[in-house]
Amino acid sequence: MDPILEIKNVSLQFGGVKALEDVSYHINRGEIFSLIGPNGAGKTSMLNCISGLYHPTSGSILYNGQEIINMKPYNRTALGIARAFQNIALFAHMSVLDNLKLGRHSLMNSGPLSGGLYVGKAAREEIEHRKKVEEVIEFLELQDIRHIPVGTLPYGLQKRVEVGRALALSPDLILLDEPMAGMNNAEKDIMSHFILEMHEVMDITVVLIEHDLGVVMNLSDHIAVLDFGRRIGFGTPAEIQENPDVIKAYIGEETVI
Ligand SMILES: Nc1ncnc2c1ncn2[C@@H]1O[C@H](COP(=O)(O)OP(=O)(O)OP(=O)(O)O)[C@@H](O)[C@H]1O
Repeated sequence: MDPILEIKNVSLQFGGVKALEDVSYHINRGEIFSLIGPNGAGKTSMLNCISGLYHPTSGSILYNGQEIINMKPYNRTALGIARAFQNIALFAHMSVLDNLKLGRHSLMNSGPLSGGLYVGKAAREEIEHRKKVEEVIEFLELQDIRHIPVGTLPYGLQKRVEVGRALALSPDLILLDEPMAGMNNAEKDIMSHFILEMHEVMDITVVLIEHDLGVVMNLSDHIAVLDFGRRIGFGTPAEIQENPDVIKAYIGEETVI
């Protein structure tokens, strides 16, 4: 076991709502890990705690053994944690290329002023920046749409660019919040292929929130199941499929696991 992320007894409360209650699990380096659970179970809240948008009421989050619970989101990005959002967080009027370049902005050290003063350093950074963005464009097969405004693209492609924005940050750990929501089966197959490639070719650890349990069972090495903010299952897809608490939680949704 080589955990990249350890979630220890994390709780999160909004007034009277316990979004997360004493949740613990770990994610191994290089695996595809899924977080599943019925609507309102606390999945997005958990990703928000990992990326730093929410601050847990109690508990601990270790990334490569380092406590990150009090760290600002941009510092977590610099450590190698990137996030693609459920509701696409792109600039609709800007091109695919510009959105990906902007995605990397937080990693740039030389701002506009230093860019003017230290041409060499800024120029080197710009070259590195472009190289990474071109790599992502090639990897996600976005070449033909690189100059098209994101807002005019079909939804499935916008989701792919949203994943690309996170990938452009060169993460070690990528958090994907429902990257296949609203997609047809063919589009889901394409996204599944990219997720597998991220894991196999780029060696990125993937955390996936996904409602399509077929996709989850096919892709995941391990799964954690949340229900009403509590962890009710944690294990391999085969273990999760046989977990009576998980089956019970999903019967309410008329879903066959
Ligand atoms: N910012 C917030 N303020 C108040 N309550 C919140 C906030 N964010 C989440 N919650 C509550 O926390 C609980 C868990 O919500 P969360 O969005 O994490 O669930 P989820 O499993 O991602 O759901 P879904 O599958 O529908 O996206 C819900 O009761 C939700 O209303």
